[in-house]
Amino acid sequence: MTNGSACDQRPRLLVVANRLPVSAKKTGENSWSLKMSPGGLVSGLLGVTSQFDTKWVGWPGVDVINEVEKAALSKSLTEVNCIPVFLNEVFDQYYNGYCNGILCPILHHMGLPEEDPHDTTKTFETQYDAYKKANRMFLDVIVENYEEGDIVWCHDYHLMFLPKFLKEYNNKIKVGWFLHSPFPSSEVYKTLPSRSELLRAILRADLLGFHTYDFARHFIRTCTRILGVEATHEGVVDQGRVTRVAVFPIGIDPDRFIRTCKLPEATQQINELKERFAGKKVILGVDRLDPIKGIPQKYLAFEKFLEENPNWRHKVVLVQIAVPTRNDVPEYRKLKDQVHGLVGRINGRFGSVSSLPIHHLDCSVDFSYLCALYAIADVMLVTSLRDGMNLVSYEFVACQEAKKGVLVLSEFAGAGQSLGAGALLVNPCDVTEVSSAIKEALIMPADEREKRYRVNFQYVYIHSAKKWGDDFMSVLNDTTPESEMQLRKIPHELPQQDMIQQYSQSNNRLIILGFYGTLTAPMSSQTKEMDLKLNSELKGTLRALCNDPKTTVVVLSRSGRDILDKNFGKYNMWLAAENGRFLKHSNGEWVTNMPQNMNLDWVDGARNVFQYFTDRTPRSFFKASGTSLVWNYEHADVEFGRAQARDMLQYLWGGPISNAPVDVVRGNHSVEVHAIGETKGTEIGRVLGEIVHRKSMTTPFDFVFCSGYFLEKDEDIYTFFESEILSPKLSHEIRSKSPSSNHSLKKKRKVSLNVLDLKKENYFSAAIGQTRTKARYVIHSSHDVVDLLHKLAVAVPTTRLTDSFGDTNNTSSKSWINSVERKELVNGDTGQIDM
Ligand SMILES: O=P(O)(O)OC[C@H]1O[C@H](O[C@H]2O[C@H](CO)[C@@H](O)[C@H](O)[C@H]2O)[C@H](O)[C@@H](O)[C@@H]1O
Ligand SMILES: O=c1ccn([C@@H]2O[C@H](COP(=O)(O)OP(=O)(O)O)[C@@H](O)[C@H]2O)c(=O)[nH]1
Repeated sequence: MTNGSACDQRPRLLVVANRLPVSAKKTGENSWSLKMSPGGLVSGLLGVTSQFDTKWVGWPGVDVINEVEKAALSKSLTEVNCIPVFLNEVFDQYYNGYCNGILCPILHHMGLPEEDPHDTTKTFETQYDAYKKANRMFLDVIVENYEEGDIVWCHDYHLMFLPKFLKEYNNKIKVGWFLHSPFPSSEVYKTLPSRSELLRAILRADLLGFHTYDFARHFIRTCTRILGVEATHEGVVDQGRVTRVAVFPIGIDPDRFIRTCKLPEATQQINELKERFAGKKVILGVDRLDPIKGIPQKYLAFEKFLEENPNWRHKVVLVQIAVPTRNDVPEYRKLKDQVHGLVGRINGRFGSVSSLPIHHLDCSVDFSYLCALYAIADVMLVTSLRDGMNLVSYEFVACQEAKKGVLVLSEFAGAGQSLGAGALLVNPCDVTEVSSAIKEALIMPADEREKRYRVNFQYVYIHSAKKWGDDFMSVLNDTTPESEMQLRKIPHELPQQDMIQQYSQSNNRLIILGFYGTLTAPMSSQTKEMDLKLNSELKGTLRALCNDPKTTVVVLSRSGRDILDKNFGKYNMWLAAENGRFLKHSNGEWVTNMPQNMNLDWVDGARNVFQYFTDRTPRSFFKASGTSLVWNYEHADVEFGRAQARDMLQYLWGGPISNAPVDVVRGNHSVEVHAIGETKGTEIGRVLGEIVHRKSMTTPFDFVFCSGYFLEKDEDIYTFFESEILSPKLSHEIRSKSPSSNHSLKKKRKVSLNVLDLKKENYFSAAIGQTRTKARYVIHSSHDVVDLLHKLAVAVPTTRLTDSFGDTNNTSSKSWINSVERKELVNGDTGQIDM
């Protein structure tokens, strides 16, 4: 925490946490004393790497209103590289309210406290607002102090909005976020109002760190369940953006403890304590007086131990340092009373004039004394009901070189996973188990204590705070360029004005639209069984577009013929079912290009598997069309659906589709099996050829809009159009008369005409809601599609109804034929037939 020199060349790191490593106390007019802040977050961060020029941003532990005082305190803090965020009026609702009254209990599996119906000034909503506001205040201070290239590392649940705010301010800033608390099971997290907004806000970071694999797993599962995003081995993928999620168990600076234990001050304190507790075993507890720490459970277990082991009464003492914390939160105040009650009862039952079994201290102790306590303790008792890591257990191990005492450790603390091999792990809620563990620890033979200590010490020594910080920063460094790459690939939003203008100016337009997720009603209003239904808001718009003689509308869908007939039968448009295997004009008959001898032997067997899984996965459903089967579990429990999808694939590969000519596509929430090679890209050429032929079209399409919510595989449709821009290949044969002044020489001849006259300016492809796409642009949702199609429809109002084949006589067609014929005469080319 020493001040970096002006010419410091190390990269700058802004460490942002609610609490600064030092807390200020006013000592006089404009003068302040600084004292180290309590809590494991601060201890952990103090050990962090020196490879950065680190500045700390956080709350200084006091309210300061007066500007002169603010300036004086800021100046003192600058000397220790700290930058204050004065939270003043928002502090209570932000820190006591939202952070410690709402978020903290949820994260620690303690449930959402009830809202006080009588206090309308402090509701969930007002506290949430204050929370957001406080996060903005942190942002403002960062912005004031930010220098290009700074890395920002945000800490803990107090600052869940900060990654989002930082990225909105400057997307290039590398942002990491670390959670010092546990992350709960999704079932618990789900109860939090505003759960999604908070998740999305932290997902804006480049790297998210957790203490243990379990917390990271809970987080990822919560994101997939609540947000419906994808989980990969790297982390969470939302809209093509990857947020890395990784495990970084925090540690301490062990040397600092080892060193301190050997200093004269501590040695003296150790001797005094030994003398004070001579003839007795000492059990030590060091916790903030926080409901998560399980102090009442600890006392109940100790009471049971004394009850059941009268021979130990007066031979053992429990010293509990209960560091005051969050005194303005009602739950914490209640806890204090409860704990004092228990201490009184137990001391009353088992104490004597000369000896008390429990020494309970409502205060913090100085560092040297803490080390001395750790050093003389025979047993360290940690009974957290839930704890991010619990550094106290590490600190005890670091100070036990001489004594080699026993650590009794809650299995619900993060440390339970790292120090589990050397500690006696307990379920803190099981008073009997803890009481037995106390006894086991007190009577454990020296050689076993020695062995356990070695295991623990080695872990604590290697997994230091420095290693934690270095590991996090090194992954963060690697992560950001990756995320930037992903971001670079995100296409722009569809330029609607340009598109509408091109649309109005063009003479022969082609609109190709997917059905599912494009023209369907928004998900929330779909029934759970979900037969795909055209969004009713689109009906008028679609009719207007389809009836424009200059516009050809095609719905190209994986759906079967019956579904397209049902939804689009009455519009003047083209329907391409099963990805284009079947085609019809809405008022004509279906035709197919499906090979007659196509092998569909696999279909019945696959259908049985699909039925089997549908029956066993509530709210899933499947659709079968001639050449494909799709099982959809988007309305089912996502985790269960995914597990079922994995099983389903095994069944399919092991049975009906082994060696069958099929492709299997795993969608976001679906499994699809279809005849090989059938994608939108492979079929679109044939579909267009057929349409152009049946329309006897004589002018190329000079405007194309292609949009849908397509499977990755089907995005080859966009590639198809891109390659047509580069070198047009799709052509169509028409018969035309050779112009000749000599009437008798006029005869019909075949000419090959390009179907598409595409340039960068008149081709618009847009993926819906998917940012990892081959399309040029993105449209956010199917709502936006409704809006856009409506704008197109009103941009060129139609005046007459035509049939689908009614555009052959327009003037532009004539001019196109003429220009081609002219070219032909010059080149003497009779044209090729491609289709
Ligand atoms: O700042 P306070 O509100 O007074 O609380 C102190 C800290 O408590 C929590 O600490 C956690 O961080 C430790 C280090 O990662 C971890 O070992 C422990 O299990 C956690 O409870 C809180 O998460 C911090 O933000 C507070 O500063
Ligand atoms: O009087 C005390 C007793 C303990 N601690 C420190 O508080 C931290 C507690 O961290 P832990 O991870 O165990 O739990 P937290 O309080 O952060 O939830 C440890 O580093 C202790 O050294 C302190 O600052 N003052």
